[in-house]
Amino acid sequence: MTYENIIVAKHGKVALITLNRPKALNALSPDLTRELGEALDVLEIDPTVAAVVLTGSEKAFAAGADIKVMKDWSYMDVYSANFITATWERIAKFRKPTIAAVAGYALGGGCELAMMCDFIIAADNAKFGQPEITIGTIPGAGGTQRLTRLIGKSKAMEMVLTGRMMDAVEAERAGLVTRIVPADQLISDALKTAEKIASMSMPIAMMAKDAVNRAYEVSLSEGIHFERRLFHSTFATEDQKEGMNAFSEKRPPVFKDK
Ligand SMILES: CC(C)(O)CC(=O)SCCNC(=O)CCNC(=O)[C@H](O)C(C)(C)COP(=O)(O)OP(=O)(O)OC[C@H]1O[C@@H](n2cnc3c(N)ncnc32)[C@H](O)[C@@H]1OP(=O)(O)O
Repeated sequence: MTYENIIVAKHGKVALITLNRPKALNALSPDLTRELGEALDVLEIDPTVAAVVLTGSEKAFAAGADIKVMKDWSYMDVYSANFITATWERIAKFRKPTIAAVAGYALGGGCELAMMCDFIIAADNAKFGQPEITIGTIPGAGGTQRLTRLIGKSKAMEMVLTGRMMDAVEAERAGLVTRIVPADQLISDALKTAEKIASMSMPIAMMAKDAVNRAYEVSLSEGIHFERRLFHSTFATEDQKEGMNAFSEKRPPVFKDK
């Protein structure tokens, strides 16, 4: 499928989605987020895709929701359309592993979109922020919740109340990003990481993702119960047999995603 605001390319079992509105710093217009949702719908059921990398340009991952489009919307416009979570949450609900490869600005909805991915790899020029307060609103796509869980209340509160941006080094120290790489190596590093994940058994990787994500939703005992049930389920797969037999036979496993 072709899209106007995003580019989807396959690299083996990894799909690379590039946000492609460079002149507007990848401002997240309704058309862009609709296309992103449509692409994810296709990729989720594509058995040849095992992981997704989401990226933007070297200057901006995404500078947030499109302010020029939304500035005159009324309460009823945003309420009726359930702006903004409805379409954007699609990536948070995506069942296969996702990596945000962030260079440049990840602001407002851009930061929120990156946080909806499973983890973030940052270029050394990355800048994260929730500047909504500077334009008279607040984060509306999970920023107050996900940022707080990832970096703690003090830092999240300061960023949300002042609109201050965090550079890559601070973001890594705070736990927002998994690691920093030179900007010119961002895509290759993210693809390599995604390919590593894609070399595992896809259903097992999906279960692992599901289990980690559950930690954000339930109590420790419920989470451990959920994890144990999924762990038990892995023994119903051919890939668990293959993985453990391959270990015993001192050979690399050949997973069949079954
Ligand atoms: C999702 C919610 C609900 O949480 C809400 C949001 O996301 S609200 C949006 C939050 N984001 C922001 O407030 C960031 C807005 N952008 C900026 O502050 C600056 O553009 C910058 C600091 C990221 C970069 O500054 P600079 O290098 O000086 O470039 P600009 O000339 O400002 O921008 C270039 C070009 O892009 C357009 N642009 C940038 N961001 C947006 C945006 N969020 N919406 C729409 N358009 C955006 C900017 O207007 C420029 O275009 P032209 O005016 O030159 O055509």
